[in-house]
Amino acid sequence: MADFIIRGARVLGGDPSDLHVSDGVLVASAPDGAEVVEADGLIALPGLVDLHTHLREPGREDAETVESGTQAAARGGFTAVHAMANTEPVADTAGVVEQVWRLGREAGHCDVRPVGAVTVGLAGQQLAELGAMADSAAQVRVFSDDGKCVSDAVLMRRALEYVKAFDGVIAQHAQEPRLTEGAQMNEGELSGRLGLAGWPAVAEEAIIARDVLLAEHVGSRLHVCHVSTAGSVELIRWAKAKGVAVTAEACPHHLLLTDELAATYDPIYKVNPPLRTGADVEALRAGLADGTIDIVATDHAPHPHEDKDCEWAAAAFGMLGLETALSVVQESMVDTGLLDWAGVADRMSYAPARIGRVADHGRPLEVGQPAHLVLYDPSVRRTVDPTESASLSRNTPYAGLELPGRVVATFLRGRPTVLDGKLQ
Ligand SMILES: NC(=O)N[C@@H](CC(=O)O)C(=O)O
Ligand SMILES: [Zn+2]
Ligand SMILES: [Zn+2]
Repeated sequence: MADFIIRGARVLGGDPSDLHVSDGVLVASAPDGAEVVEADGLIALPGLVDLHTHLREPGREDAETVESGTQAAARGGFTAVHAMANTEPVADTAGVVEQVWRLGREAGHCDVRPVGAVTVGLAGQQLAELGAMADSAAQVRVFSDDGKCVSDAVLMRRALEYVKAFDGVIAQHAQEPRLTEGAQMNEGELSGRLGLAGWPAVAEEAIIARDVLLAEHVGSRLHVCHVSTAGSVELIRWAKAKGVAVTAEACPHHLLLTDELAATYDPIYKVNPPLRTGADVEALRAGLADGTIDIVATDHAPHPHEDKDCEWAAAAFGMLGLETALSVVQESMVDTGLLDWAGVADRMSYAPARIGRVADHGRPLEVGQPAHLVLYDPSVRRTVDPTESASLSRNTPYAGLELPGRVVATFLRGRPTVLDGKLQ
């Protein structure tokens, strides 16, 4: 395995120093002959960890594969991603999660931790084999019916109880189904004007309120996916103050974009939960800054062009996120003064690894730790070009938009997966 001296990197945005890498680990001094990587002016962060990625394999390899999705992850600075269970077949058995885990190992661009479905076929009727998925080679710790809400309170309670045995967590897609039938965009004055059916904030908040109470009742861990409203932030703040073991994520698009984009009727902006108001964006940013929202997760949701290039109501929900996440976080959180780079390391590496119980990721950049890291240039600006993406899909909402920053290099266990901005 190659050895590296990463010269003059600003670790977590601090003063320039050298990082030495040997045999996949950070060491005090790399052996003679180590390759020098000039990192003048670059920020070094621990390898990013995504708790919410859709890789689409098995079943929708036209939209993304484990290979292409993990290439996009590496290009975004990620060294580990959690692959959501809403594949075809659904990842609701030890067999499917092991298949996804193995594909990730073979691809080798970043570590893949499969998420297991909570219910068989995401149908919300009976619990999937959670224990078998936990005990499998994939060592599943995060369970989610993402794409659908575990809306049955009894099933949700049982799932929360069940995962306690192996320190698992239920990641809830908080969407009250009856309140969101046919929903297309954020419910408000604008949805009325545009004639698009509304997805009210209360449909998210009602499930979060119920679930934090359930998590408290059974003493289990709850994680809330893609929090999108100011009211949800308030509920999570309240639950944490009470000592409930709840964690939460915000997605880059909810930190930057608002529902006003729906006025274009361009389905590139159609996502679940929907883009919300400017006041919601402000509340999410404040919640992420003060730790009420624990992490940023991408909800990278690739869709082929035929599922997006159609009228709004017929289009699929979801947008790409892996390759632009760090830039959007810089724009919305760092350049606004809300979070420093140490805070970014926490929200995008340490905390997601902790929630997902990924033992060898999300570690500080210290001697003896695995060499998972990203070198990032915050000083450049670039216009997002979807054709440059490693993803098989092109549905980025940032196309043509200028964003700050660029991932220069990503190291996975001391091996560059990206160098000079290029996949290795
Ligand atoms: N976020 C989305 O709009 N879509 C996701 C599902 C989900 O995250 O709920 C997808 O799988 O496409
Ligand atoms: Zn979801
Ligand atoms: Zn999702």
